[in-house]
Amino acid sequence: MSTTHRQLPLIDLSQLEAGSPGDRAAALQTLRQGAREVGFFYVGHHGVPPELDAALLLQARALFALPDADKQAIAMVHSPHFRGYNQVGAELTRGKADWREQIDIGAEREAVPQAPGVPAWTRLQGPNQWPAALPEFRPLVLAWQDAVTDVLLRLLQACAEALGQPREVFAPIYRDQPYQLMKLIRYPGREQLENDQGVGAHKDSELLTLILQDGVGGLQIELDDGSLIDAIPRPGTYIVNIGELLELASDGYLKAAVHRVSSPPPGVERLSAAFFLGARLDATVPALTLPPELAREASGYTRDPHNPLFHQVGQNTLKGRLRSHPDVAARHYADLLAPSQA
Ligand SMILES: O=C(O)CCC(=O)C(=O)O
Ligand SMILES: [Fe+2]
Repeated sequence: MSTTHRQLPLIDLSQLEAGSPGDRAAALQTLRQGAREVGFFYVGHHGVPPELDAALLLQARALFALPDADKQAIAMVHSPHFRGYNQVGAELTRGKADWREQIDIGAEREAVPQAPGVPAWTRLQGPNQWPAALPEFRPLVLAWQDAVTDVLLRLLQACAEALGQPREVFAPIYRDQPYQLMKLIRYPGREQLENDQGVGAHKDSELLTLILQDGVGGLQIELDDGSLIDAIPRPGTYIVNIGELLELASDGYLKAAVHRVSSPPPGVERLSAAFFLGARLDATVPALTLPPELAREASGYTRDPHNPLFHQVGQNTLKGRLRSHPDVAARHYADLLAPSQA
């Protein structure tokens, strides 16, 4: 039976992990239902100190306040690994410009040497671009990335349990080298009559996404009936949502929901940090065998000819990055885009 949702469900991570058996079972049921019917939920009592979140948003504010030349020095177009700064309007969602500026930061790893026959998605791995003027930015961002990776890996184990699987069922596809990507984002205010696309309607491609937002709001989630729920800010919580790889693994039992952000009004800005946890780029997403009572309710994952899903993680990830950043694609992936490729 589906429930009518007017707000996102709240998962208490401490109950989920260390509550009494009854409380644990209740939290797991909320997770199963929230991840299935809405695809988004709040996560409270996650254990990350509020000071770390606040410090991250302060660094984000400092970054966006830098002179334009400093931001352009680390523009994403310089990076074959899709890391760095994008000014307002540079990123596309479903072909339309998003009204946000942002920096993309991934796991800090060495680039993979390229040679004929090495898959193109190996170019996603590599170093980040860091703002020279902000010495505290890098250590703080990497500390926050570690802290929220831990939260998401714990939630992933709980998702496995909610799917009737061993808690470690996903470990082989993320172990040692999960794909990690975060974006620090600033949505400037604007008149919304004509176009309020902060970021356009989309699904996230990875396993799980975690969002830290300030108090402004604007994130909206589409339900199956087409109505929208506002993810109103709830201090002390993160928002977590299911990505396409989990929808794929569960044959559509868990739902990667469509979501968007509307621009704040003129004179207001919104800051957020979105962290995407994926699987190893060289992994293949397993098709899980669900217990019969869950399998009956798995509707199959969404097959969209404009957004084909690949079980091979690197291929799936590169597809999304090329579509969102045509300037990076043209400069660093022209070999893939050339018609003579066929
Ligand atoms: O800023 C937000 O709240 C969400 C951003 C988002 O959905 C994304 O970058 O994929
Ligand atoms: Fe998203």
